[in-house]
Amino acid sequence: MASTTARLDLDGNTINPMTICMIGAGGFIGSHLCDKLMNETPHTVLAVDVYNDKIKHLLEPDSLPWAGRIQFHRLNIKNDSRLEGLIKCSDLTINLAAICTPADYNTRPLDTIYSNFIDALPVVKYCSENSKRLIHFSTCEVYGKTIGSYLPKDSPLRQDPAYYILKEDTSPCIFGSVEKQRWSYACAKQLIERLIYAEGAENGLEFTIVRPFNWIGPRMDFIPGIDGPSEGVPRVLACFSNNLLRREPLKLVDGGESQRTFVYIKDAIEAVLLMIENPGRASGHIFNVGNPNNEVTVRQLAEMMTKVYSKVSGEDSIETPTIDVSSKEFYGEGYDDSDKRIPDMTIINKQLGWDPKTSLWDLLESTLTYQHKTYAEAIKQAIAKPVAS
Ligand SMILES: NC(=O)c1ccc[n+]([C@@H]2O[C@H](COP(=O)([O-])OP(=O)(O)OC[C@H]3O[C@@H](n4cnc5c(N)ncnc54)[C@H](O)[C@@H]3O)[C@@H](O)[C@H]2O)c1
Ligand SMILES: O=C(O)[C@H]1O[C@H](OP(=O)(O)OP(=O)(O)OC[C@H]2O[C@@H](n3ccc(=O)[nH]c3=O)[C@H](O)[C@@H]2O)[C@H](O)[C@@H](O)[C@@H]1O
Repeated sequence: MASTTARLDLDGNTINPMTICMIGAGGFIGSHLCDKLMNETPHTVLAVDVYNDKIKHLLEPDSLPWAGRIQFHRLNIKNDSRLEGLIKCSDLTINLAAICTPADYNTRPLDTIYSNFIDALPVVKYCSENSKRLIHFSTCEVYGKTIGSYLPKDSPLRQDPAYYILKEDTSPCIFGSVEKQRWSYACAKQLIERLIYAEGAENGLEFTIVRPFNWIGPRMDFIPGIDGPSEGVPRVLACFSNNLLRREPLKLVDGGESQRTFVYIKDAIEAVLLMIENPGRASGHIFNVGNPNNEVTVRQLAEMMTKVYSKVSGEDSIETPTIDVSSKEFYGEGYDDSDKRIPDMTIINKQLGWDPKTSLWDLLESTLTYQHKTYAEAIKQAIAKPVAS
């Protein structure tokens, strides 16, 4: 519950309660941010989304301790004139709304570009025109591929951090060709970042841009056929969870050689709260938010998730825990991949003193415990049910 003693920012000043217009509040990150704001702060949230399933526990019943501090507004920001009014009556707008599942980037590139660029334009415009602060969610995908990935496979320079560590203010953005529509998302996100940055430079918009590096945890995406479409392809955590729950082999795309650093959602949300409550330190900055210590190949992730799931479910793993699939077979034409993603942490460390805490094993243990509790029974029933003819 929110404490009654004065809360102080990093410079010792009292933090005054604020009203936050959170667009995309019903999604994975939004739901965890709403939890944090309701449980630990006095701020009010105007939660905007087309869905609210992931924040239902915060909205009902009226007797909840934070009743009155969170209001849900079901609206599609593509075409709803109420958006400007909500931004105008807030102190801060946080924009999380986006199509952000890789399976969509090459198969629905137009929707992806509209969602990540065109639909975000009015949000930026209303914030700029009404002198409102904006925290915009971009992505680590704006870095694309590492410089090192273009070096010969046996080049010793590939081991030099200068060729793979991703820094907000110096790393280039390296995307594949236009035919590789995977990059439609990264490119749209990059352009909206540039627009926000330009609004800051030319019109004084007070902004912060967040580049998440694979935040994972409970409530991420959906389990196909249970709380999402049977044919849907979520991000890797939910794909692998689905396979483990159904006792199917985990599918390694193109050998599972790509590398990622995963950060626990609860660690990452701490960083966002610091940005919200320390505008003087966060404004005008672009922040990498990730955990450089949690790097694995996708194959290693699959192996670790298999072990952790066995531990939390009490079930032995299946005989063939993984199988290889080509990216064309799994995602279709136009897929491409980021080879390696390690965030440089200098800026967020200096400005906000933030560091991630949770190891990959620990975060998988709490997340897979949640997945097992939430879905194991529903999956059993779905498997037992005869398919309708
Ligand atoms: N999860 C990550 O690790 C990660 C990594 C990089 C970037 N991001 C970015 O962070 C943001 C949030 O990601 P997430 O993982 O919570 O995704 P999510 O899909 O769970 O949440 C996005 C939410 O936005 C809503 N939304 C989309 N279009 C909308 C519209 N037109 N009107 C109203 N609501 C709309 C969706 O209904 C959804 O609830 C996205 O911008 C994403 O690109 C996330
Ligand atoms: O999370 C992030 O930081 C960003 O990266 C993600 O992109 P990516 O990491 O490629 O997406 P995942 O679906 O999580 O895939 C990770 C890796 O696992 C692989 N994968 C995925 C699913 C699967 O079943 N098997 C498999 O091998 C993918 O090919 C990829 O190499 C998404 O683009 C965004 O949500 C976000 O902006």
